[in-house]
Amino acid sequence: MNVYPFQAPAQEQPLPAPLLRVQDLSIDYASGAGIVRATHQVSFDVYAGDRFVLLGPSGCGKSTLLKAVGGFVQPASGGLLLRGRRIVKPGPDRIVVFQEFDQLPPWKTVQQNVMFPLLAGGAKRKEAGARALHWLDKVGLSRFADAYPHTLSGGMKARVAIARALAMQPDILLMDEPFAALDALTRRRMQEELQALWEEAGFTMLFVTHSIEEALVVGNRILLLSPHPGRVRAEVNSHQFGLASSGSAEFQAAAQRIHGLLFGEELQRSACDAGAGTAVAVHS
Ligand SMILES: Nc1ncnc2c1ncn2[C@@H]1O[C@H](COP(=O)(O)OP(=O)(O)OP(=O)(O)O)[C@@H](O)[C@H]1O
Repeated sequence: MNVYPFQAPAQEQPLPAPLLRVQDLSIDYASGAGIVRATHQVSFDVYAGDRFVLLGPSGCGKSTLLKAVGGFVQPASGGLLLRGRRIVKPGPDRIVVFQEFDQLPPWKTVQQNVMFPLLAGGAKRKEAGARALHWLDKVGLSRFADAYPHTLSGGMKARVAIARALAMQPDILLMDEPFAALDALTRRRMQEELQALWEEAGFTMLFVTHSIEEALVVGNRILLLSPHPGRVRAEVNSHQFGLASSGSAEFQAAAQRIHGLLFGEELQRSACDAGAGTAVAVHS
């Protein structure tokens, strides 16, 4: 792998051990037409507190990678380590938030929805209730604790799903295009709220999207994947961007560079043009 720093390197600090290590991960599906390779030898490390984004075109294996981290899909080769332990099955240390918020059981109130996995994990009812209210407050929904999901807007359902996931206090929050089904304004607001929540609660997340803008706003590091089967194209450091900078020339330039890296412009040239402090590692 070649690394292209675009600023004078800061004083070298030894990196801490990664929270999540994905190593040479290849995943196959058996289909009617034979074996489909979804991802090919993908490697990346996620550190505690990262907002790590998997970005790539439809079908490049983003959801498959997330499912593998969740323990729902087994690798054909390579491996995944969480806190140094091999991931072999789902566990409460990795909670997934999907875009289909109708996953919230409609017969349970908002609070009961958040309590449900806590109770299933062995928490006492009183403690689960208090924890649910705490996280509903964090996402601005304490007034809706007794409401039923069908009475909520899409954005509110997204917030319940996030509260439910964070109440479990997972090591890593796995988010699979969680805002993709929302209208543009609500999606933007949810990105903002997620950012504020992250600043307050300091969790680690792995976030899947095919939107370059969303990746730049939500992530501090972005892994770019090639079209099917997904291979690592590059890793981009995007900590300097947020919603406040989304209209800026620097943001637009970064989005353009990422577009070039994703959709096949010559990698070396794009990387060397990156500039503006965005460090780009190009994988060869
Ligand atoms: N259960 C499955 N059985 C067979 N093939 C599958 C299965 N799930 C995914 N695939 C294939 O694996 C590849 C990667 O799919 P995946 O859903 O992970 O991609 P993605 O990048 O998340 O796409 P999108 O952005 O459209 O959701 C695709 O070619 C897809 O058709």
